[in-house]
Amino acid sequence: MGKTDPAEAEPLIEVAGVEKVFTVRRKVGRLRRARHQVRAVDGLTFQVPRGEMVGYIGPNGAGKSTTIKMLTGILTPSGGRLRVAGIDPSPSSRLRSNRGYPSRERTRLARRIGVVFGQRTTLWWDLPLKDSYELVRRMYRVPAGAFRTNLDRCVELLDLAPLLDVPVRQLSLGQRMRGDLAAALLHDPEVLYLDEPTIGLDVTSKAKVRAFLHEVNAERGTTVLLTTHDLTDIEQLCRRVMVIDHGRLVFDGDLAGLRAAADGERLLVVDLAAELPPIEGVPGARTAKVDGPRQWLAFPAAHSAAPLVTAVAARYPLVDLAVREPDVETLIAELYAGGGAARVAPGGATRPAPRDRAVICPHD
Ligand SMILES: Nc1ncnc2c1ncn2[C@@H]1O[C@H](COP(=O)(O)OP(=O)(O)OP(=O)(O)O)[C@@H](O)[C@H]1O
Repeated sequence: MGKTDPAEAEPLIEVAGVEKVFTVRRKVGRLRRARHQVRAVDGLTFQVPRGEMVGYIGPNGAGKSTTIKMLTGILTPSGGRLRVAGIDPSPSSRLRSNRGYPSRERTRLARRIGVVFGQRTTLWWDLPLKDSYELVRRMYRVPAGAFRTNLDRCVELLDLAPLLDVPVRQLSLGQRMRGDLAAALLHDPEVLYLDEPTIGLDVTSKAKVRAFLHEVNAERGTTVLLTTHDLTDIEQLCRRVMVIDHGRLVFDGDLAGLRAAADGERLLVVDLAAELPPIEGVPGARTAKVDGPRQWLAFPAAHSAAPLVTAVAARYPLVDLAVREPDVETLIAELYAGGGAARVAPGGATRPAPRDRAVICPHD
């Protein structure tokens, strides 16, 4: 598949005023149960152009997985309009096959999307990895030539050759995730939904997964919607980040804009050659913590760490360093604490503010 110029393309994913309400039964008193409604997604509107890689972040229970499940057709929205590659992922029951099989629309959509849920596998537990891929080939009716090319590329980029004969249940979490990523791409989908693809992975596995996603997006022009709690995923992969909270979009822009809106801090962690008094005289930074030869310097999240590193290295015996991002929950708490003027939401519609706040779109 050739790379498409995102500028020329119409939105591949369109979400307009989408809602999802779950009805749950909760215990009231000792014996009674009452129906209760959970508004998981609440008037969500956004568009993703073809070829874009977008981070989709928010605190636990914000509505991220529910959004992805609606975009894949696993869940039907309670209201609003969804289109993926021009297809409604959840056509009305009138269009579904009366024998319970997916409608032709859903089959058509399944051929154009790939999904990876970090906490679950789509691979066959007892089969060697390569047999799972063969089953995927048959399910999606991938032509032999395309299958070979896609598999060879995934095996190369994800370092899968030593794992192809290993049953999935014997794979480590990181190996299984690489296996799942390959399985999701064998039928050459235009859109890839990733729900926490780096969760629980060690640093090396995370780096492999990120490098692979970067390559797939650049090489094939695959559109990627990525949910994660790891801001480094966003920093390394996505030029755009959408923040959802209580089912509503509260930010849509780049990571620098999010940091600026949140008005929070990042940490430069430095390992010195010896235990020294707190670092002083580094403009724009304050020493937040000292533990032996390791010191933590807090600096405004929207600023670059480079001048700090230069200033520290010029005056102190620097051995190692790392930049720590705040976690998603902290960033969003800071986003609320930081204030912000009412803006117009993506798509042009003025929307009510979540918890008295409006969508912050730095690029509007
Ligand atoms: N099948 C369901 N039935 C009832 N409530 C549900 C169901 N699925 C999700 N919810 C509720 O909807 C809200 C959004 O859940 P969702 O799983 O989409 O959040 P999330 O942003 O993906 O969270 P996390 O980061 O923890 O995975 C939560 O309050 C959750 O409890």
